Amino acid sequence: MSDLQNKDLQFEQERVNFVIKEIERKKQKLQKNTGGVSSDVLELRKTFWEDVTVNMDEPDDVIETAASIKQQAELLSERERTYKQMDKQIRILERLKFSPYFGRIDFFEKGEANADHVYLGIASFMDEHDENFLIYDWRAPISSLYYDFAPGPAVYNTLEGQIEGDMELKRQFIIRASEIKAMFDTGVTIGDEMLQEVLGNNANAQMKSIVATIQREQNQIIRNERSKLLIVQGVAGSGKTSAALQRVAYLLYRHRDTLKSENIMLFSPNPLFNSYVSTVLPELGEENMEQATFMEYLNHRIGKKFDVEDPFDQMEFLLNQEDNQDYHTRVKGIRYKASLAFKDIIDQYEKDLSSKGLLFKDLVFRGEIIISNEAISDYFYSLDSSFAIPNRMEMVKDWLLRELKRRVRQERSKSWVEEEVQFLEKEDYQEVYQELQDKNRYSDNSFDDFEQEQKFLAERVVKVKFKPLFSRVKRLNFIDMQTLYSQLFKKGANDTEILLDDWTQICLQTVDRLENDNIAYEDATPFVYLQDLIKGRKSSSGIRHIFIDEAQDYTPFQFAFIQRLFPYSKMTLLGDYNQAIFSGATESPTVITDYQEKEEDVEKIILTKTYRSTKEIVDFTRSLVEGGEAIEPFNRHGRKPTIKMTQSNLSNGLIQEKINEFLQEGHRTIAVICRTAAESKRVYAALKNELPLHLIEKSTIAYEKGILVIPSYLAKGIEFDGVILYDSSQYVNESERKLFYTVCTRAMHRLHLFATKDISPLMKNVSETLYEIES
Ligand SMILES: Nc1ncnc2c1ncn2[C@@H]1O[C@H](COP(=O)(O)OP(=O)(O)OP(=O)(O)O)[C@@H](O)[C@H]1O
Repeated sequence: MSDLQNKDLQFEQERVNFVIKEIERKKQKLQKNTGGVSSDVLELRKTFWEDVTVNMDEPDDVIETAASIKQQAELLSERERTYKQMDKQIRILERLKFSPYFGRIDFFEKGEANADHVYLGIASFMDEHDENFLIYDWRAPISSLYYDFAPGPAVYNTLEGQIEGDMELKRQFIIRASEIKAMFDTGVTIGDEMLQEVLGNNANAQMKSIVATIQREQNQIIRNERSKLLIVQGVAGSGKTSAALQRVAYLLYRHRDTLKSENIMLFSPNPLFNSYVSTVLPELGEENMEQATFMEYLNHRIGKKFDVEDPFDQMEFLLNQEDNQDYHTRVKGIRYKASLAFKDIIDQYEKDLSSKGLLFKDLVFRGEIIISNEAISDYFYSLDSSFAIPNRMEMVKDWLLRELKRRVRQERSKSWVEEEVQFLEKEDYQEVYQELQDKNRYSDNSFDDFEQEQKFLAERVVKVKFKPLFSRVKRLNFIDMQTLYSQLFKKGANDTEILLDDWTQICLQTVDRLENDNIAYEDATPFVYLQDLIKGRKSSSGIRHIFIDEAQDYTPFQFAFIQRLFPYSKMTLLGDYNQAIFSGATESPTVITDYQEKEEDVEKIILTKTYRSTKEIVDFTRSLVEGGEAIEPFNRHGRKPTIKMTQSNLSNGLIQEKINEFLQEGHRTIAVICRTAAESKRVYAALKNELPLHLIEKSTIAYEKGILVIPSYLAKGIEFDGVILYDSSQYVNESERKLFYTVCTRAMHRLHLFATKDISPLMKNVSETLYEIES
């Protein structure tokens, strides 16, 4: 290190020391205040009822009591909010104390006398007098300079307009436990020493924040404000998920007065992924957004009556059942049901149903049909047909509820009720007695009182029995959705408008499955969509921004459905068509490949640089896919992918040996990726006594560092230090190319392929210089 560099380092360390002292001072002050608020909260909770005037004598007193409780509750929740806020600030200060900032820029604004020294960290921090920023939040407008420019002329946008100037210095720091561990000045080309440092590390069981090294093109995604729909096509490892999470943090900061974490929703590919990304936002001082898999949403909407196939089981079918004679029909069905053309068919179906064809279920009470499906249908079609179906359904519901109430009154005097009254519990009698007393229904005549009591008890018995019917009607479950969806295919089988090979077969297959209360994954979205058209659905207004990760796995139909659910939300879609493993298996359309950008507020950003894997691994993986030459690796080196040919069945000893080799090289997260769940189970069973293994299944919700055995399609979105592909010879069909590419791109530092037969034909275009064959 030169003298100058030494002096710089000393200067910066002194500044770090100073800033940390300030942070500590502020933290102590805040802790003192928090203590006060915390004891306020405790005290308020303890004395809640003492400070409330409770008086229920007169109606006026009741109103006064309610007001007094409300006032006290508001005071308590205001104090609790303040406490939570202060606690959050303390946690941020603790993080800043550990690592106050990661970057510095000196910016000479046009027309100013001096350059501003801007230090960037995960949150803003001001000096003692609250006058100057000692740290700028990475999301502040001026901070974008750090991500968008190298030293030289630079501009940034503020609400007041564009600010021009010259960036004189751009410096990056790695500060840990208050000490500068590394410091890099970047020249005209944006330096990547820091990135080298970060990317060279081991994989984690949890995703990391990339705040210190966000790249310019990623910053365009993070700070995008213009588009209602932002579509990101990014190659494997280009930082799509990372950028999405940073974008959530950015939006929460930028709209902090109006947008809360519960207004943001992330659709993630599997339950495991939720835990994988769960620490990024807290690391940045923000709360996690809402997270769900699309399947969870569908299950919630379809209810428990049906057994709904999930995408993983569908994938297992596609990987295992090629010899099954229904396979090709099903594949065609999957492809068709993914399309907007099928959505149009359902839209047309709904239009037809407006004038005839809706199906209802009888309302049955004690084995007797009390309102027949025909009667419901007649009532429905007697209503003004200019009302939309859901509006008419509401009217039918009101009518049915009235009818049921009438029926309850009639039923009270029936003999079965009298019998049941005799079997009532003592508590029921007591409650009825109390009820009558409250209503002052007792007379002086004990005979009348007995009559009254019997009447009340009978009513009670009947109401309990009718309850399930009432709730069915309230939930509109008098509509026969199952047969209605099925009817589309029964009708469709004879439909000459659908010019699709095997259409009749597809229809038969679908009807057959539905009759067994089973819904295939490709039918789940169309089913819920039709249900929404018939029953009506209020859009979820609380969600203002939707993120869809692994968006290539969503069909155009599914995306149109999501858009309909959240018509007022902005959306960010992140995907990679080369990893469209589900649609790859069936050649179905996906939203990433087939979305027509018609509207002005739709923007598409393409990421071609990849950061996850070493250059050697990327050189190999990119030759697996068409157009792969456009994928740009980051200049980080490692060993070429290795392939080991084995004669017959792959021996457990060989896998064990390879895992040990990876461990010795210092890798901590190693995945043995198998093609299917069954294969994963076999490998796990064979090796679990030899090595500390974790088996990952579709229901696994969290995973730890270590050695994992995982089926191919569950490894999406995640990364490992080393990947061992169990048997690459099994990936033979073109339909598995994307799956093969996806699993190979999970490796950060080492990739090893076993091959029990020949080298996979999918590697036909991979030059032999790009891998090593191990003897
Ligand atoms: N700007 C960056 N600075 C540091 N690390 C980065 C950056 N961008 C991406 N990475 C790292 O690259 C790896 C891949 O990122 P990420 O998982 O977000 O990519 P992806 O595009 O979602 O990948 P895939 O589609 O393959 O699942 C992660 O380890 C991430 O931390």
